[in-house]
Amino acid sequence: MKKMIIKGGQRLSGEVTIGGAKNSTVALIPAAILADTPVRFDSVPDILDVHNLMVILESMNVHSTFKDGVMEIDPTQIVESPLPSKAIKSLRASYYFMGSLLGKFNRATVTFPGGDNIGPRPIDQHIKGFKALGATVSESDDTVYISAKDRGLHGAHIFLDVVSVGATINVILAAVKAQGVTTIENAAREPEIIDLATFLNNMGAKVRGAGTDVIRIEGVSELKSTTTHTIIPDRIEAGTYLSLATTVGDGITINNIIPEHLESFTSKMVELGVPLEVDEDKVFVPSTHDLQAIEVNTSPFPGFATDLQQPITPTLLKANGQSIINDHIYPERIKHVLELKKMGADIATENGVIYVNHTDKLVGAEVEAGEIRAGACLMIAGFMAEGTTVITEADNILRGYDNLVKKLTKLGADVSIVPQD
Ligand SMILES: CC(=O)N[C@H]1[C@@H](OP(=O)(O)OP(=O)(O)OC[C@H]2O[C@@H](n3ccc(=O)[nH]c3=O)[C@H](O)[C@@H]2O)O[C@H](CO)[C@@H](O)[C@@H]1O
Ligand SMILES: C=C(OP(=O)(O)O)C(=O)O
Repeated sequence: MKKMIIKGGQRLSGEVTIGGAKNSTVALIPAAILADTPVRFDSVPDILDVHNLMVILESMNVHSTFKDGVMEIDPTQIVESPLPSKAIKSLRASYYFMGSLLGKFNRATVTFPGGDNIGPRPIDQHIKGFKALGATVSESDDTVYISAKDRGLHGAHIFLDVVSVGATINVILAAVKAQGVTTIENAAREPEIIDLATFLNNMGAKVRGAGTDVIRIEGVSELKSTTTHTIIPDRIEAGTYLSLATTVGDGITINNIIPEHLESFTSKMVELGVPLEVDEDKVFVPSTHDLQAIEVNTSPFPGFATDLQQPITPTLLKANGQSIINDHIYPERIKHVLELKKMGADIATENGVIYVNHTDKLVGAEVEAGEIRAGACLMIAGFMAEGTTVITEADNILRGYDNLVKKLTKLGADVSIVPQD
């Protein structure tokens, strides 16, 4: 494990460029094994999740290289083999190998995934989807066994009981080469799902309706890549830098964004009173003052993302009055609250609601990044605070923030990552 050391109190300025979306990348890499040719991605973020996915690929004799944002994956010599449980447990998205291995071999054996500790994260809807496609599913010893070896996978009509990014993607991965037509109703509409469909369709898949709540997949027998797939920008990383810029920025430009993906977030920033200057693919955040308290309710896309609930919290500490956050997707996602209190924040939770009061001053402290976005929130608080903040368990942050120290240092931050004793 590593820890992050921040010397707070400096004002930051300049430009930062957003990397490829973590939540696209972690679906695209497992999807690559469905291809009958090598595949190539660019704008791949340099994050721990990517390195762990490469370890999982290698265990199946799928060689990959990653340099300067370009990743090449050759799945043509893939063999079925047990997946390394340490790497599987290191991230949530390892569950996409359930769908992609099922689509490839009509069989998948995958240990339950890890990922952020943000409250219960069932996968019943994924399993419901696999079963509807004709697979049998059993669980024992922390492992899920999925098989359609006898009769293969066939198209099906699947209504998801909850809007789930993971279940939507897993069903697409399993159905893309199945016999016949699959329809997913009440599908998640996140931009990362469109990105995955674009990648698959460019290889010959027939996935229609991604980005709406009804997705139709007509199975095809082969998938051949002929182009490089450029991964969409990470809207969560962008939102995190927006909050950083609002709290400690003296003028920061955030490049490589898709404004439409950030609308639920930027509209809240405008409500707070941040005079954002949004351009075609960038946003400028001037030095801001006189913010007003707001209410934030998380919901599936295009609603306010749960992954930005914690990163926006430091901005709410600057606002006049009491802001309220309701995380309807993960009501137990409150790991940042106690840690922020250690830094002097006036913040509390009651019955799953987070109350954020105006706080004049934060002070540096030793705090723990219980999960990725709690860590991002504490990092911003560390820059706002007087003195030094030490964030332990910082690997959780590095799971999903591309070239973090380099980007922050370029903005003028005093930050380093060192081994944790
Ligand atoms: C790798 C990735 O893309 N991770 C994102 C993905 O996680 P993930 O795909 O795991 O999240 P889901 O969209 O599946 O979860 C949404 C809600 O549905 C519930 N649920 C989900 C599946 C299921 O079978 N049964 C069930 O009840 C969950 O507990 C949660 O309350 O979407 C989350 C919600 O936007 C984000 O916070 C994560 O960053
Ligand atoms: C919850 C998150 O990630 P994961 O689903 O990969 O744990 C996140 O990115 O905020």
